[in-house]
Amino acid sequence: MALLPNLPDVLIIQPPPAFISFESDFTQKFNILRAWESPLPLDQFLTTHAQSVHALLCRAETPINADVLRLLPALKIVVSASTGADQVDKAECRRRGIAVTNAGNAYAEDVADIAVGLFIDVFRKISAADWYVRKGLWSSSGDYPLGSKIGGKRVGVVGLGSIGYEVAKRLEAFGCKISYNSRSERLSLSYTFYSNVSELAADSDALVICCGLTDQTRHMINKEVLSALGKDGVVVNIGRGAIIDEKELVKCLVNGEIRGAGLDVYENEPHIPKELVAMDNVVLSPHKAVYTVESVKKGGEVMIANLEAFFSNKPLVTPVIYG
Ligand SMILES: O=CC(=O)O
Repeated sequence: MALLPNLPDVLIIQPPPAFISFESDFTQKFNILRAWESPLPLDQFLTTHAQSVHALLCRAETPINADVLRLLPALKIVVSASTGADQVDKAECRRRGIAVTNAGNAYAEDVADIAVGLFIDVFRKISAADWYVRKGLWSSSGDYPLGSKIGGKRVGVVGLGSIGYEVAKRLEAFGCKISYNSRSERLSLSYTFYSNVSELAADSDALVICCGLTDQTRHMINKEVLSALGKDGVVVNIGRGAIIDEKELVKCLVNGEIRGAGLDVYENEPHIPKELVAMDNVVLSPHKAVYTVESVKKGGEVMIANLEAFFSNKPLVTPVIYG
């Protein structure tokens, strides 16, 4: 494809999901270098464009690790399409003075809606009831087992950032009692703060994982936390799969040591442990909680705003690292 001379280059390594209308929105403003369309192997493609690429746009599934960064010596900004920018080697970006931006709050309300949906689904057995009806068990097996009331549930929100706060507001309206664990206490809010996630779990009927994946949060929801949550407890995860020790989660579910789980994210996506797929007290979603027609549009606007700010030397809109 002929390069447009007057538009700044923006590199994309993996194709954006088909539902992102990135063609006209992005291509009017930037010259998109599409690594995935090139016949060259990735490292050769990157080497070819090494001197012209100052900006890279990436999605959550594209690791921007030290090997990729090394091939891009002129890189000055990584624009992540996702809220969590854990796919980017931030330490290396800091060292090189490369700015990193994320999607800011673009998806917060929509992902919170799904967290609440998963929460209600597990306690009230909506998906399980759907299976039951579709399998024709209603007429043959009699009454369906009772679910458990939403109002009055003690909810431990893990990570009270913009997503966690939207989850808390929604579940408060259902009559739930909200507590949370976060990097720091939010003194302006009346929710009870727990600095220790096991103590939060011990005082909760459900944990809703809303934090980002960092060295500190990797496998933070481990055997000890799940045991503290107990056999009536539910885990909802819309953060990142690796925040939970998935092997331990599977064991706890198989052994009936927790009640159930609602999961949008997994440790080794798109692979899901077969035990999870077989259990009707587990509700599964394919890492799509953030996406709605509206949030995708908003996310695109945030990415474009960050790129425009970068190319016109203005302050970035949603910086994670200033560069
Ligand atoms: O998982 C999606 C995101 O972080 O936006």
